[in-house]
Amino acid sequence: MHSNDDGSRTGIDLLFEPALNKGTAFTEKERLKHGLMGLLPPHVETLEQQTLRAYDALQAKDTDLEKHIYLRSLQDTNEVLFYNLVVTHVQEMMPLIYTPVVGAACEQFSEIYRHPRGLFIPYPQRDKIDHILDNAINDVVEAIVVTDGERILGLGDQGAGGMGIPIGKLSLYTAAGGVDPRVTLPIILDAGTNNKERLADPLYIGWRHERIAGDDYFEFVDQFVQAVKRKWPNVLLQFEDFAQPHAEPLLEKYRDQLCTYNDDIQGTAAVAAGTLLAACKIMDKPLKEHIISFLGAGSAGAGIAEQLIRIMVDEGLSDADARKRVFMVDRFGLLHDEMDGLMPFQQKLMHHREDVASWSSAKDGSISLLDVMKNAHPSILIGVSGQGGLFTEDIIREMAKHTESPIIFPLSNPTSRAEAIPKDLINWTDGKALVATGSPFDAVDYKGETHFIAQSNNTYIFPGIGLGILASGATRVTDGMFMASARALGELSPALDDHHAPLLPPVSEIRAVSKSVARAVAIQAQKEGVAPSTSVDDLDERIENKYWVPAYD
Ligand SMILES: O=C([O-])CC(=O)C(=O)O
Ligand SMILES: [Mg+2]
Repeated sequence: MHSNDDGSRTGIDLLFEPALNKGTAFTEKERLKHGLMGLLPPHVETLEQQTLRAYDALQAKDTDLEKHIYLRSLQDTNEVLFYNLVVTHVQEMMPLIYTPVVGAACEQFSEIYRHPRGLFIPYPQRDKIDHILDNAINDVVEAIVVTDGERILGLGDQGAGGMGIPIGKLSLYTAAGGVDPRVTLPIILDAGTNNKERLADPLYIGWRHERIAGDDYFEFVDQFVQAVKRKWPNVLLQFEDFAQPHAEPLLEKYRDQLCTYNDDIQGTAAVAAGTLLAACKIMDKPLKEHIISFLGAGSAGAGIAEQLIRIMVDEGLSDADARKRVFMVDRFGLLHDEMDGLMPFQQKLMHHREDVASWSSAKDGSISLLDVMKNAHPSILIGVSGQGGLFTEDIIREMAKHTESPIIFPLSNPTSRAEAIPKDLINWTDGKALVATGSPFDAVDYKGETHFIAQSNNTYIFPGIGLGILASGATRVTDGMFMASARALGELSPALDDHHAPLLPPVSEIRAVSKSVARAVAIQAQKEGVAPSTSVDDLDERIENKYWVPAYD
């Protein structure tokens, strides 16, 4: 390796170190000092000039996937330049590094693979996890996002290709949450895949084996978590895109053991709650007066439902009365107590079959979302089914018959999995619907009025959660911290001042939003005693000091 006496990289090795590389921005002096003479073209450039070139190069790509590949390569070459490009054009870049394009990138991860990033931990190497963690490029790691690739967005099992998600999420920790990229670490726990296409793909980069299951699976995850605790006892560990049967039990098992959360359960819940709180305020109708229906009763749906129930209880309802106002529908229909196979977290949200006995239902006794619309008259409909197109015209028209302003959130990702497209929802409800989606959609013009579509995606929450935790030194992630993040987000809704504005601030303001969320999260962490207490001024200063901006040292 080319290095100085102090061990720091020099020469060509420095140019291949994305965290340190400045490319053409190395000054004459630096070029001399670090052995770079002749390795770079002579003209010394500024970060702004480099960013212009990178932006032009990006525009020359024909497809979004090619743009994604270009951005990922830039990230693996020069992180400061990558982040400067992303934050300069955040609205344009986010869909390329995150949903929806990251979905395609995960599906084709093996085909588009270029450089290693983060850590791959395959099941056969489960006894060497300590050693693998020692190989992480950075000694100091403060935030990890881990997936096992089993439920990538609404795209199902992508095996090791799921690695695209931790990389994308952590890019937003930095681009939105200002977390120094050098303390972040994406990890894939490769427990195999049951995706036949991937297993049959000669280019598949993962462990070619069907998924391990049951105790073996939970032991594998435990070996990983314990190794993480040994190596980085104070790290923030975010679980992402685990399948429903694992997500909830893992969260319950580890939430009191280390600083950890599940973004699909808790982050999704917080962003949905924050968006709904804004909608309720605008309508001047508290959440407790709404009837809420869900399509999708997995961990994300249940996470949102529980969060909304907590809010209704805060507003004065009893827990039992709040639960009566929530209707969870999955592919077998409304969850009720005569259904088999409900998981414990679903049982808490089911209705009594006899309470809905008078409702029309199919021959097999199942109660559809349409039946729920006809009988319960929900004013809120949330889609977390992971399947495109399930909010059909008849369902939506039925909903609109019984409520003045239907609030409809097709939250599944990527775009192809959205339960409905905003344009249809606005049309079918004669322009009455208040719509927010999980992936980005353009505004809809209907009868001369523009309806802005908020992107109610957990990206408004998790970067701020990360920043708030790291800046405050929180050691646990509590439900209260997510509630605080939701309320902080709801307060930032531009629609509070102008009813025609979108429910959430534009993505272009994501950095300021993340700071506000971080502040609320940190204050709540202190209140609950999971972070050392300081004055709010001190906290603000810590958040500012912690906030990394792309610039060369
Ligand atoms: O990644 C996103 O866009 C939101 C999310 O967590 C998911 O859909 O799993
Ligand atoms: Mg997710």
